[in-house]
Amino acid sequence: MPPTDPSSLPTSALTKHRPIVISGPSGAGKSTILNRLFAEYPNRFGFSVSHTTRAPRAGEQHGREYYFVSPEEFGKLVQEGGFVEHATFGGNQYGTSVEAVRRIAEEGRVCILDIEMEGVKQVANHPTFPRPRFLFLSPPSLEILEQRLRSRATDKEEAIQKRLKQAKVEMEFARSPEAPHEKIVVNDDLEKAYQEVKEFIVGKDA
Ligand SMILES: Nc1ncnc2c1ncn2[C@@H]1O[C@H](COP(=O)(O)OP(=O)(O)OP(=O)(O)O)[C@@H](O)[C@H]1O
Repeated sequence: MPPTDPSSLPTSALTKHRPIVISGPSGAGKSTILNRLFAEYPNRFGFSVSHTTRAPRAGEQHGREYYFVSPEEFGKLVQEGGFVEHATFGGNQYGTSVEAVRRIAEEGRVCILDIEMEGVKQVANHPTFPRPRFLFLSPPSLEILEQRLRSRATDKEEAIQKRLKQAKVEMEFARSPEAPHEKIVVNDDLEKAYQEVKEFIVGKDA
């Protein structure tokens, strides 16, 4: 039999619309930049719906804010390699499932995964999940990050100190050889940082 022409094989939605992992310290400006990108390209991107073992809050719907599952169901998915990344916060488990990310790609959208450092490592080391693209958004310095966190005024002093400590760890990791990031954008001037992120995500001619 002649060898199969690779171009005739069906392309997985996840390799055609490769998800983008964006990470960076809390306060680096991820939401600011992503909100602007989504406003400029309303139909191009999607966020996957995560799984959690926490109870739904008033008004939350299964499959909209989260997939609300039991610890047993969550554990089963972990065993099966069903999560691209998962973690425990405040006694509850949270995870991004392969299926949820695939669903976005199958709609023809690029899934944006806004995840923290441990999650980034898990995605990068997942045995079967097709490799996404990795972008790190960095503040210009810890001093400026501290100023921004203070002027954002969403955190108490203790939380700000915790975020700064974690930011240091994340910035060291991002610059280390084992980090998977293809690009580090320094969010000094917002306009410049936005253009760099946009170019990485949608390309030059978009
Ligand atoms: N280039 C910039 N110059 C000045 N301020 C900025 C810049 N980029 C973002 N900010 C401000 O810094 C603060 C933190 O930004 P943002 O909330 O987008 O960070 P984040 O990375 O999404 O944080 P978290 O992970 O905690 O959600 C906001 O008040 C935002 O307006």
